[in-house]
This record gives sequence, C-alpha cells and structure tokens, in this order.
Amino acid sequence: MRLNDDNDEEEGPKTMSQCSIGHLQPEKSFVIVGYALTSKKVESFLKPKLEGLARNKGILFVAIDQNRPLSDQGPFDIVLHKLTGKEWRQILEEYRRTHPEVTVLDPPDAIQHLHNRQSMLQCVADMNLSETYGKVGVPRQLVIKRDSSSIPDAVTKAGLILPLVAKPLVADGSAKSHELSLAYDEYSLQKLEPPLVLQEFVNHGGVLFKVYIVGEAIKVVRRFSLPDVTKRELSKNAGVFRFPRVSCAAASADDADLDPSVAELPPRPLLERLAKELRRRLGLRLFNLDIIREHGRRDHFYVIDINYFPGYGKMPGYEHIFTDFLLSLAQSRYKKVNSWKP
Ligand SMILES: O=P(O)(O)O[C@@H]1[C@@H](OP(=O)(O)O)[C@H](OP(=O)(O)O)[C@H](O)[C@H](OP(=O)(O)O)[C@H]1OP(=O)(O)O
Ligand SMILES: Nc1ncnc2c1ncn2[C@@H]1O[C@H](COP(=O)(O)OP(=O)(O)O)[C@@H](O)[C@H]1O
Ligand SMILES: [Mg+2]
Ligand SMILES: [Mg+2]
Repeated sequence: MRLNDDNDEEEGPKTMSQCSIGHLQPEKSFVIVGYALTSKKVESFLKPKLEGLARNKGILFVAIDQNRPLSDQGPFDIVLHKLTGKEWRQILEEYRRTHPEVTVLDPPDAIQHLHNRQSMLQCVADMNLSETYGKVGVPRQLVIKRDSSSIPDAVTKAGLILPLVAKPLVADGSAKSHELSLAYDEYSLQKLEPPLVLQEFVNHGGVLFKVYIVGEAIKVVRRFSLPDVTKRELSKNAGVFRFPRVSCAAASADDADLDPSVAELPPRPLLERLAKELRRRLGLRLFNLDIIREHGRRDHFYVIDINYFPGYGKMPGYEHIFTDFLLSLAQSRYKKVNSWKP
C-alpha cells in the first residue's frame, strides 16, 4: 500500500479489473480495492473518471471472481460489495473472520438491518433527534405481517391518518421491493398484499432530499417526489394507486425553479448530527437517506428511506469524495498496523 500522494490529475481509464494483480505487483504500492458488484452497479459507479482518478491517487479496483474462493484472490486492502443472498453473506463473514486486516465495506449483518423497512428506520425513531436546528423523526407506521382483511381494523386501532403509503416490508433491492402504493381509503386497504409497512403520507411539497454519506462526508441533492395530497383530493378519491418504481423515475430537482420554502436544504449541523449518529448506530459507512420536510413546517423533517451503497454515480463530485474516503481508510489501517510494531 502506498499512501496518498495527492496527485489529483484525472487521466483516461485503465481497466485494472481486467489485469492480473500478480503481474503488476500492485500490492507493493497501491491500495487494492476488491469489488463484488452487479454489472448495473459497475456501470453506474465504476465509471472511467472514477477509475482514472483513483489510479492517480494510488488506488486500484480489482473485480472479485465469485466463482473462486475469496481468500485465493487479492490480497485486498478493502473489499467493496453490494450483492444479495445468504451464501454470499456467509462467504463475506468468513472472510472477515479470517482476514481481519482487510476492511470490508460494510459488515453484512449491518447491511441486513436495512433490508427490512421496519428495522431500517428504528434507529432514527430511537434517536428522537430534536435540537436547535430542527426535529428529525420517522412517519408513523404500522407493520402488517399477514392477513390483508385485518388491515382496516389495525389502521383504525393504531390511529393512522389517511392517505397511507404501503411499502413491501422487505427492501432487498428486488423490483418488487420498490413497488409502492398510495391508499386513499380504509376499505381499499384490504387490496394490499402483506407483508408490508403502512406509513402515513407526509405532504412535503413534492421535493425530497437525498443525503449521501461516504464515511465522514455528506452530500445533499434535491429530487422530485410524490406531490402533496390535498384534503379535497382525499375526499374525492378512493382506492389504491400503485407506483412500480417511484423513486428511480424521479428527476433531479437541483436546477428547478422551486418555492424557496420547499427547496431550502435541511440545516447542515442537523444533517451532521444525524449522519454521525446513524453511522455509529447502523455500523455503516456507505449509505443514503431520503429525507422530506413537512410542508409548511420549516424545521420538521422525516427520514422515509435508508439505502445501502446507493447510486453514488448520481452524486456530484463522488469520484473525489469516494477516493479520498478509500485513502483515509487505508491510512488509518496503515497507522494502526505500524503502531503495533515495536
Ligand atoms: O440504480 P441507482 O443508481 O439509481 O441507485 C439506486 C438508488 O437510487 P438513488 O441513489 O437513491 O438514486 C436506490 O435508492 P431508492 O431506494 O430508490 O431511494 C437504491 O439504493 C437502489 O438500491 P436497491 O435497489 O435498494 O438495492 C440503488 O440501486 P443499485 O444501483 O444499488 O442497484
Ligand atoms: N411517508 C411518505 N410520505 C410522503 N412520500 C413518501 C413517503 N414514503 C415514501 N414516499 C415517496 O415514495 C418514494 C419511494 O419511497 P421509499 O420509501 O424511498 O422507497 P424506495 O426504497 O423504493 O425508494 C419516495 O422517494 C417519496 O417520493
Ligand atoms: Mg427511496
Ligand atoms: Mg430504498
């Protein structure tokens, strides 16, 4: 491993993923990052600009071959991954146990915590963050494990107010886990398919904030979101409206001409508190939060979604932020190892 030489120049891509590490002997001078990602993720994240900048900073990305034992590959300084399945989780856990010198981003069990929409938001609810800069909570929600006919009763008992957003309980990245519905009336709730989370819909002016976290770094962008539901609309409409992949279809709202009270970003100190606390409680370093501001209440925020290793490719300047983060990890690991030496 070589420490950051701060050479920031961007140059053309070198597809190191196709090179043999042994041949280049990069372990002597480079930070080696093994990655296990879907081809979609490789395309959106591992763009030529990132690989080029990384290379200039002394970082090499090397594809992990899932058909070969992980221990036979590398050696890696860092392992970056976003794949699903129990088998893969077990491979990673075993690798973490046998290779404590490698930083695995992030621990599989911590990621697993985000694969359930109830446990995902529990940390935010427990924090009950309320301070000078505002209040951060989660919308009131109810988990329905089975029996759709019981939903109207359960909703009344819990005192949830319509409309409700119905989200699949499991958030494992599958297309199905992103199929959301908006339910306008109690009777129609029976049409929903458990297991799901029923969440109060919070009017937020049709814009949400994506808060990207990469280690200590935080970057916020605006995205268009579902429009507000007025009282009149609520009284006129009935039924369940389905949205197959509402969040992915949403365009950036950063350059849009928005009402300033809707567009104003959440206060930086509030986001820093929230991110710091969530990093600690979730045990994760790579994630984003979908945050909305209750329409008309400047300092009332709700976290509605947390995603592991999200679409960083859409985060402005992610190449610099990500490579700096990888170097900082390698540096702290280097310091630790050297402090053990006599
Ligand atoms: O595909 P992208 O680049 O839009 O990224 C997706 C994220 O979009 P975003 O960062 O919010 O723009 C997306 O965020 P949302 O859940 O849509 O808010 C997820 O993180 C998604 O991963 P998964 O399907 O939940 O495992 C992410 O998908 P993967 O790229 O990880 O498959
Ligand atoms: N409680 C809510 N109030 C208002 N809008 C919501 C709420 N929950 C979700 N949404 C809208 O639905 C979209 C998708 O919901 P989200 O929980 O982020 O699911 P996904 O994991 O599929 O992105 C959000 O980006 C937002 O536009
Ligand atoms: Mg989302
Ligand atoms: Mg999500």
